[in-house]
Amino acid sequence: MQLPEKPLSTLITRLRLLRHKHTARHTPRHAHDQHNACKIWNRKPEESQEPGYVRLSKSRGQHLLVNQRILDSIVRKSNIMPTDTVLEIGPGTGNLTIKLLQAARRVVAVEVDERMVEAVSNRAAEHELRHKLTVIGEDALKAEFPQFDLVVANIPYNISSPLVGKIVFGGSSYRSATLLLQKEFARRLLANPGDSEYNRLAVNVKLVADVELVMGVSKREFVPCPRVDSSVVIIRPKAEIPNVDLAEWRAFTRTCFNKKNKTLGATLKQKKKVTELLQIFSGARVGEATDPSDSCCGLLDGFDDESDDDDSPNGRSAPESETGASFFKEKIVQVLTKVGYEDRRPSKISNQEFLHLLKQFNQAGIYFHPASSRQPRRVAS
Ligand SMILES: C[S@@+](CC[C@H](N)C(=O)[O-])C[C@H]1O[C@@H](n2cnc3c(N)ncnc32)[C@H](O)[C@@H]1O
Repeated sequence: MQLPEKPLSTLITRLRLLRHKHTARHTPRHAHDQHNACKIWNRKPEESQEPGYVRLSKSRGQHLLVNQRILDSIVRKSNIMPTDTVLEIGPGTGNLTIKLLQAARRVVAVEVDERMVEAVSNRAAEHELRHKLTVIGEDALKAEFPQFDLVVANIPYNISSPLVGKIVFGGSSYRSATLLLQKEFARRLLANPGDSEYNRLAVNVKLVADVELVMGVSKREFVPCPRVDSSVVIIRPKAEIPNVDLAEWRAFTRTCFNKKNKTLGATLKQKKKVTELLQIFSGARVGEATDPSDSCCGLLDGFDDESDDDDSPNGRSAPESETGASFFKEKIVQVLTKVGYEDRRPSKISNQEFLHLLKQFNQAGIYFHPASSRQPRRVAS
C-alpha cells in the first residue's frame, strides 16, 4: 500500500477547507450556522446576485445572527410560553423567527425592508409555520405594535435608543424584552451611578424597568461581520413604578444630563436654563418637546390646562424681567441648597436621589416640562 506523501492532518485540513469553500458559495438566503461568519460573507458581489440570495444592506443594520447555539440560547433565556405572542423587531431572513415560531403561539414581526418581509414569510412557509406569523412591513419606530407578551429581537443598532424607549415607555404591558444590542449600548443601559457609562438612558430605563446582562456575542457570529461585539440583555418592567409624571421626569433628566460631568448647580444656574424654567413657571409654552421619543410614547397626550386658585392670569405671578430671572435663579438655588445637591454631578446620582430632588423642585413650583406646570400639582413620591 502506498502511503500518502502529505501527513494525514494536512489532507484533513484541505478537505475541511474545500467543504468550507463550497458552503460559502452556496449559502442560501437564510445563512446557516457557520464557524467564521465574517469570512463566509466575504464573497464577490456577483455571487450574491445568484437566485436565493438577499443582498444585505449595512445601512439598515442587516447583520444576521447565524450561530444556532446562540439563537437557541436567546430563545431559552426568554422563557417563552406556548400561549405567548412574541414581538420581533427586524426579523431579517428569519433566523430567530423560526425558533420563536416553534416556541410561541404567535409571532408578530416588524420589518422595514420589503425583501426581508418576503424572505421571512417564505422561510416560515417552508417550515409550515406561516399561519403563526404576522409580518408588519413598517418602520418599527412608526408602527403601532399590537398586544404582545414579550419582545425577543436582534434589533438594528441604529434605532436602539428610541426603540428601547418605545418598549419601556410605550404603555403596553409586557413580561420582558430580550434584546441583542451593540455591546457599548448594553453597557450604557446597565451602568450604575459612578460608572463612566452612566447616563440619562440608564436613569430613564431604570425608573420603569430592570435590566439583566445575559451573555456577550462576538461579532464573528454575524453575517456580514459588524465592527463591534454585541450583548444580549433582558429588560423586565418593574413591579412598582414610582408615581411620577413621566414627561416631567424625562424633561428633568434631560436638563440634569445636559452636561453630565458639570455640577447640578452649574447646569441649573445657566442664564438660558433659568429663563426656560421661568417661562415654564409662568405658564408660557416654550415650544414643542425636543425629545422625539416623547411623542412616540404618547407622553404629551391628554394634558389639560389647569387654572390655580390664585388670581394671576396663569395661576402664578409671572416675573418676566431681569429681576424676575434673578429671583427665579435664587429659587432654584434654594432648592438645590436645601437638599445639598448644588455641587453634585448627575453622573453620580441615583434614581432615588433624582426622584427626591424632582419632588423638591415641583413642591417649590419649579417644573421642567411645560405640560407638567399646567397640571394639577403632581410630584414625585
Ligand atoms: C440586525 S438585523 C437582524 C436580522 C435577524 N433578526 C437575525 O438575527 O438574523 C436587523 C433587521 O432589522 C431590519 N430593520 C432595520 N431598520 C428597521 C426599522 N426601523 N424597523 C424595522 N426593521 C428594521 C433590517 O432590515 C434587518 O432585517
